[in-house]
Amino acid sequence: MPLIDVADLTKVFRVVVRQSGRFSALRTFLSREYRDVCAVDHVSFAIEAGEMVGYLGPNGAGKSTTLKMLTGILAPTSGHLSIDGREPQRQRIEHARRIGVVFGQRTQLWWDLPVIESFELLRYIYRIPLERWKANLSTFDDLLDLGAFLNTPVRQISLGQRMRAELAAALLHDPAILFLDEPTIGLDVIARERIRQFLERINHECGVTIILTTHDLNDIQRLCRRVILIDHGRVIYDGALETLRERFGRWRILIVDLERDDALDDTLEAPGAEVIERYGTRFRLRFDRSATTAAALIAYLSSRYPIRDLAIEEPEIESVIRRIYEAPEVARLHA
Ligand SMILES: Nc1ncnc2c1ncn2[C@@H]1O[C@H](COP(=O)(O)OP(=O)(O)OP(=O)(O)O)[C@@H](O)[C@H]1O
Repeated sequence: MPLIDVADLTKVFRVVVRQSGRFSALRTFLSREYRDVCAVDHVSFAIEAGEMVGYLGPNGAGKSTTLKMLTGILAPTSGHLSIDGREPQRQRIEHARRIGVVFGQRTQLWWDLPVIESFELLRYIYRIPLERWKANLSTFDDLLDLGAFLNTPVRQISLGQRMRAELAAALLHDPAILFLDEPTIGLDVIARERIRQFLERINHECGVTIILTTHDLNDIQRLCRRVILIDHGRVIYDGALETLRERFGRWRILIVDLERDDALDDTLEAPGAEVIERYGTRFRLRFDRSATTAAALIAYLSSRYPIRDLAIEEPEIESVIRRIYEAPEVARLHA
């Protein structure tokens, strides 16, 4: 049985329809018309122990709502949810002992207390044996360099330091699963990298299963072999990041530098490719790799134009994903 087993998970929010026009607030209050918003719509997936999975989607896709159900904060409207053999909402306390949670936008630390005191409170809350707590703290200190700000109140530390403290706080009680919602949001490049290295280690070396949502696709490229994409509350892709690239990354970019542009009347002609940008003698051509090959294109171009240099670009995963969401066939990809 998978560690996390989700079948037809659905969450419907009932929201009040706001009236517009004069006295709208009063009319909204009196009429109480409701509308249902299906934030998570029959989502199913299974995650094995030790996996690190990226849970992606555009704004409002239903990522946070799914995570809230997985962590036991929200009750599902319908569907089946089992984590480590438990139902998160119904067995909240036992469930909380097995999971760690970091919501990048919120803190689980006590704002006015020095960081170390939050860690001590967590020791009592989770009843972590003292020796275990000390050992974990020392490991996290090595990996996250917490020493410099352990005695500083949370409100005075930087965002990067806070995220490091949040991660340590979420893991002090040795959870089997870590849920992360935007763990690198707002951080600079160095701070992001440090968090990524840490997540890699606790996944590889400690076997912690990790599910993370992020808007930073570098996080995903670096950390997750598997991604689940959701849109309008529904899973539209679940599989390897590489396959996602293959399946959606049809386009390639060929950059062509000509010796001089006097050989050209107007634009570069290349069957199966289109010029998408031009700066003087440099052209960016886009081609569909299912329609032609880079070799054929290069052979054609070099027989006609004085070429100085050529380069092929892989499409960025960002643009791959953007295209997924723009594609009309998205609904048909429902996996
Ligand atoms: N408590 C709530 N009451 C009513 N509607 C809600 C509530 N929480 C979320 N929604 C709606 O459910 C949908 C999914 O929201 P959710 O926050 O899960 O998306 P998300 O993928 O996490 O988005 P983002 O990336 O912007 O955080 C949205 O339409 C949102 O407006």
